[in-house]
Amino acid sequence: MDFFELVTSKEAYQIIESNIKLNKKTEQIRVTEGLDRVAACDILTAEDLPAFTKSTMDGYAVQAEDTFGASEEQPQTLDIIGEVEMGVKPELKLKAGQAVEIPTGGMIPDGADSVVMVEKTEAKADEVRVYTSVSPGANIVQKGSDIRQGETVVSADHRLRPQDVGALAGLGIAEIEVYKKPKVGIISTGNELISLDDELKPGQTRDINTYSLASLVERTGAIPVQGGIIEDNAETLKQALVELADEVDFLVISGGSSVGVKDVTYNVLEEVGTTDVLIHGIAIKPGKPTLFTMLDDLPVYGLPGHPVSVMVTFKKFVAPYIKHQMGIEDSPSTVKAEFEQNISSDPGREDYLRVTLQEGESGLVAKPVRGESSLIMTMVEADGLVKVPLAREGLTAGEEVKVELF
Ligand SMILES: Nc1nc2c(c(=O)[nH]1)N[C@H]1C(S)=C(S)[C@@H](COP(=O)(O)OP(=O)(O)OC[C@H]3O[C@@H](n4cnc5c(N)ncnc54)[C@H](O)[C@@H]3O)O[C@H]1N2
Ligand code: MOO
Repeated sequence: MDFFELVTSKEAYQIIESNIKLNKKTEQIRVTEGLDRVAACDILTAEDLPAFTKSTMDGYAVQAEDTFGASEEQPQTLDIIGEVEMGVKPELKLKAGQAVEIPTGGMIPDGADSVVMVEKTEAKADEVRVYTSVSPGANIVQKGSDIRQGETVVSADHRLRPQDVGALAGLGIAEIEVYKKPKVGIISTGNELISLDDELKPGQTRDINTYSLASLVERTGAIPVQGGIIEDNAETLKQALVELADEVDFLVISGGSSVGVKDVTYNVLEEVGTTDVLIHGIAIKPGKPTLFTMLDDLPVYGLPGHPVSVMVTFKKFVAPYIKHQMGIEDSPSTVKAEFEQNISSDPGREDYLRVTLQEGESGLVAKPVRGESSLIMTMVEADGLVKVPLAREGLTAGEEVKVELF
């Protein structure tokens, strides 16, 4: 007899997707906080970059025509009429036969159309000999040649990288509109659980899941909100859940999702949820006793308490939707590897194997880490997960697998 009504992971995704409302909230933030945030709209520049035409070399600003025919043997001599200072608009106006000393990044004075590198010149008092011919525009970067006023710096839905933050800041765009980070409530249930700083008594277990889940939430880019440890009591859990529900966009309960007498999560979700319990078991290993319901617009998950199961189910069934609300596609980084040994798995359940990766003779080799889903060290030792699909009864030594890296 099975107390669960197992759905496949594919069915679970369909159920979750058809119930979670995509509601990407936005907020204005300082560009300095923008790394890894996703632009909620196209961001346009009101300035040109560079904001003025500048020299890309140390040398002399000249009129190119004055240098035509100049060579090592036959230099052209020009009058130095002054010097450009960095960060200052030159008030000089250059005429034919004249040159102005200019540093890299200096503003090109009116009348000049090119720069001769200092190495190709020789200055004596207020004259400079030019030993090369330059064409108009040589060693100059034009105003707006990086980006012009009114153009798009980054498009909507783009996740900001360091270069994007630099470009926006360089254009004086101090405030940007991005998708808001969802808040994810985390409740750990279990009479046996104690907090990190409590003294461990016989029979008690230190809380792991609050901390691994909060770290996973941060990894997705969202904000963890800790609901603490709640005893295995329906009333207490209900109260904690309802309190937290008001301030979060997702709610995750760890533990109590199975069918023991003290496993109250199902009953609480059934009572509190505004839909039925929509998922009551998924055909995966680890993670079978996974629960899902909605409380109005709030997705509420009951994840299995074993420390491996809670992490795997979070990564598979919670993280992608949190990312979605932030405009981020869930694309875990993966590598291909050769599976090291034959391994069997239950048909009818999708299996997530923890594996280590080692450099082999012809590429990476994935080796399974043996051990139950109750053992957190199997995750600590592992480098990633390998999926054994529902229809397969195992993997064979030498076959190519895709490893989802942690
Ligand atoms: N008769 C059955 N028993 C179990 C089944 C089943 O199908 N039939 N499924 C097993 C599977 S698979 C899993 S996974 C667990 C999930 O159980 P619960 O979600 O009810 O989790 P708990 O019973 O609360 O805890 C299980 C285990 O994990 C420890 N735990 C829980 N929370 C934490 C935490 N925050 N930090 C560290 N460790 C935690 C807890 O102490 C237990 O040892 O059910 C199986 N049973
Ligand atoms: O889901 Mo249990 O996670 O198979 O250990």
